[in-house]
Amino acid sequence: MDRSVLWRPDAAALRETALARFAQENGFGVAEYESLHAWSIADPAAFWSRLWDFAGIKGEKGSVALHRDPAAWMTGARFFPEARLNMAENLLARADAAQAVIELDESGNRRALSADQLRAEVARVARGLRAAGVVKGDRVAAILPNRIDCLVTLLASLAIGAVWTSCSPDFGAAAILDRIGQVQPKVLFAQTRVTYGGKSVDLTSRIAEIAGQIPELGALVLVGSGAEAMDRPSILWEAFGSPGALDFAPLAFDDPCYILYTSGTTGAPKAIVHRTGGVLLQKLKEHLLHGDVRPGDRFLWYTNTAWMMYHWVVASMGCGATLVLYDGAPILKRDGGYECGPLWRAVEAEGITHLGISPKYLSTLMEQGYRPGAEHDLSSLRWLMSAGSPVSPDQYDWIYDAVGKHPGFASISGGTEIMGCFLLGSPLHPVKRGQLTVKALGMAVNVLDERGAPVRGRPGELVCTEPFPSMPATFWGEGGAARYRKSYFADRPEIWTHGDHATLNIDGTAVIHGRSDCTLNPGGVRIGTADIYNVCQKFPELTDALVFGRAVPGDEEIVLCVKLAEAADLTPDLAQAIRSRVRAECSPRHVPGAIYAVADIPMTVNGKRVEGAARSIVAGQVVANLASLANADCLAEYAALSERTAL
Ligand SMILES: CC(=O)CC(=O)O
Repeated sequence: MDRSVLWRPDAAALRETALARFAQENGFGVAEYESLHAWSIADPAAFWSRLWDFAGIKGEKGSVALHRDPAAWMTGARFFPEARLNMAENLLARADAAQAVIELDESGNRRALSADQLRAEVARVARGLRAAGVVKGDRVAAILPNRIDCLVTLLASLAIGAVWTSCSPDFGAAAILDRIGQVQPKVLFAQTRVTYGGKSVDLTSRIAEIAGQIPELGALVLVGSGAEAMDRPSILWEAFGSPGALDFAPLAFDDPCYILYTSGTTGAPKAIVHRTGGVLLQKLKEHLLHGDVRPGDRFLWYTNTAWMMYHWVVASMGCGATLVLYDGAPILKRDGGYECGPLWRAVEAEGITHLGISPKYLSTLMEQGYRPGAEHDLSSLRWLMSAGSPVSPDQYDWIYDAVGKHPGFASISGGTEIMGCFLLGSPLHPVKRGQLTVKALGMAVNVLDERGAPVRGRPGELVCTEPFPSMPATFWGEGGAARYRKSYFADRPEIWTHGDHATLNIDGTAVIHGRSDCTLNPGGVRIGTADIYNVCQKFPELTDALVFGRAVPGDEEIVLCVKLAEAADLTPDLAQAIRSRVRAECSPRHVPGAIYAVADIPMTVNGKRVEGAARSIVAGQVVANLASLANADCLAEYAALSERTAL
């Protein structure tokens, strides 16, 4: 495996990082990350307590950092049981005085609020929530695009101790009701008209349908216009609440703050309840130490308001960064072609220091031959980051060729369930081609083989063996605690099994190969899907691909479905070229047994490939959670796949 170094931290800059300071304050040199990490998981009470102080958390820490329950090593652990704090207070305390938040959209509009203006907005809406009868622990829901108003609903809810939950406006009514319908919100904030990719969509009837099916709803607040067309009582955003003081409810560390959703293979999406202190501490650690976020930085992560990356980037305010929100498509269709510039224009115009994107976005830029570094002045950019799925080695090369040599790059990996990451970047480490940089501090990450033995340099199951503060409090609803334990601790009691197939390397870097429930098993050898995607990406004839296993007598064959570029054909020569390259760059075991051209690849609403849905439907099984797919219709083609002749 080629792990060539693509970037190294500058020696002087390295000493200025918070991670270097934190290491030194705790007795470790800047080159002793492995020891620092070992300490952080060997003595989690000391590590998280030092982190609380280092991050300057406002609130009462209490005298106990970690209460352990030997009978329930992970699920019974309680961090800071005596603490009192408020997340909104902590995020707003360090908000940039001049420009706390900037909102940009695909039409080129811009709006910015100072810290005082943002606080005033949060105070107004918090007062509105209180007047609507919302008390600590009540749920407040949002179906809003990534604009300042959405941020205000989040901060106002957290300020009064309510639990904030959201769905992106592009979800259908059934998908939204499957999610926020579960948690009975008292107030719903929604926008009735949204614009994406140049198309303006009227959501009035969708919002009315959703509101009508939540019996507990006390108030529907409409952002923008639309109240007149709504066939149920609603209040306009501007009229909600009243100016006044901003008070913060002191909360226990484990009091809930957010509910997020992930869809499993059966039943309704899991409604994951997250802990106030755990989320705050975890995210501040990730931004301060791993992301090197400093006061005055500007952070834009391209996300909708429901993906965990939204909550993640919002927390960068707590390090003094200006939050830059972007509403719209990151790549626009113009004059029969693609306009790839919006996010890079934002970097240049706003002096963005941290930009978050996804591998899918990188693939499109690469396909388009776009070179952001040649088109824009990106000198402000210190860190480019990516999440959502594995970043291929070629994409690492592309970044250091087409974006520039100067930014650090971090492919980060974790999940909605932990509101954080197991693997992160580091301002103290080189960036190596195709590798996630380090195990996150405080996270006892390991990879276990089929025997349950920890392994290095070989793929296995990604686990976490020690408690961490951002473990979910529970799943919402009856039997939630049992469902939570079953989801992550059924395979290994009191060891978190995340469901990722990964390799930890001896140099401390890591690779994620894909979801372990989608791991391929031809001839009994476990293979990650990412390796095959990395090869497919090199073919200009392919715009996307999907890989899954199909049972054949006594074995499993690898099925590769390819989405072809315009004017491309899946010819025997192309199929042969794909197979040869997979054999050469991966192994003979990776070579697909069957290759099909398909019209579309099933994706979640958050843009992740859904291999499991294709695998199930090809096997004649029922596909659960169709509502979580952005393009469930495309599965009809997969249902008939086995009747076609494959190449
Ligand atoms: C950080 C992540 O890994 C986010 C995700 O689950 O998509």
